[in-house]
Order: sequence, then structure tokens, then C-alpha cells
Amino acid sequence: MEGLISISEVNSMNDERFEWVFRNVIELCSEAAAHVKHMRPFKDVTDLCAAFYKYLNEVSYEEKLKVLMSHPDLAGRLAAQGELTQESASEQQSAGLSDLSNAQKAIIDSSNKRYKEKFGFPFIICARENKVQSIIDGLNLRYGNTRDEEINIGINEVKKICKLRILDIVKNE
Ligand SMILES: NC(=O)N[C@H]1NC(=O)NC1=O
Repeated sequence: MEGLISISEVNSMNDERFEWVFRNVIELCSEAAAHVKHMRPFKDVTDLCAAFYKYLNEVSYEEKLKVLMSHPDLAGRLAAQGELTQESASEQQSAGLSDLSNAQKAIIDSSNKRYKEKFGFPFIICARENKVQSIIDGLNLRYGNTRDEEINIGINEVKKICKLRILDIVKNE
């Protein structure tokens, strides 16, 4: 994106543009932007982020699961095939996931697999706030949690990812 946009531009753009600009601040969940556009005007970028958090808090249990399930595995098949969204690709790269040793790749693959088998959705962590080792540690540690705990933690990580994606679009002033 060329320059970041101001909150007053966010408030004054038409609905269609708003939905387009914010279509992937939650991975593959354009419904969020369609919902949040009605909550304008926003005071600042914090207020805008809060509207997306509110969306995530208020959707049904099934919708929460759908949001979690729309996330690609870290260093998984889509990454190998170059089929990640642009946002996810750059996040995974920033955590060092595009440059794994064979041993790290094997650990992450098998840990992702057993996590998904236990919980029914992928392991989600805000890649930009982590590095390879903290992701491996998280995979091990969080495997011991209950499903409800992991739904909460997963949605919380989606909020962190969402905030950083919004900060790539909107000026923080
Ligand atoms: N599985 C998972 O955590 N995916 C994500 N995390 C992140 O920061 N970007 C993603 O796509």
C-alpha cells in the first residue's frame, strides 16, 4: 500500500471501499468489515481496532470456529505452494518461518498436525510477535490446554494479528 490513510478518510470513504480496504484484517473474513462499516465514525485507530474486536467477541461460537479454521497452518501446505494471502505470507516470513531448518520444519509439521487432530482447528499465533522458537514452544505448551481455552487464546491471537494488519493500513495518530 502507498501511504497509510487517516482515520478521517476511513470515516468518510464509501461502504464499498471500506469493505475492500479492510477485507482481510481478519484472515478471509470479509464479513467483519461489512459489519464494522456501520460502526463509523471512529475516533482513532484504537477505536477502529476495538470495533473489530467487538465483532469477534459477539459472533456465535460457530462463527468463531469458522474464523479459526480459515487460518492457514504456519509453515504448512499453503505456504509451500505459495498460496497464502499476502498478509499471512509476510507475517510468516517475519517470524522466520520461510527459512526453517529441516529439523524445525519437521517439528512444526508434526506439532501442527497433532494440535489440529486434538482441537479441530489450526494452531494460531500472531507470527509477527513471535520467532520460530517461541512458536514451537507455544505449540507444545498450548497442546495441553482444553478446547475452550484454545478457542479463547486463538481468537485473542486473531485480534493481535488484526491490530497489526490495521496498523499497516491506517495512521496511528
Ligand atoms: N496459523 C496461524 O497462526 N496463522 C497466522 N498467524 C499469523 O500471524 N498470520 C497467519 O496467517
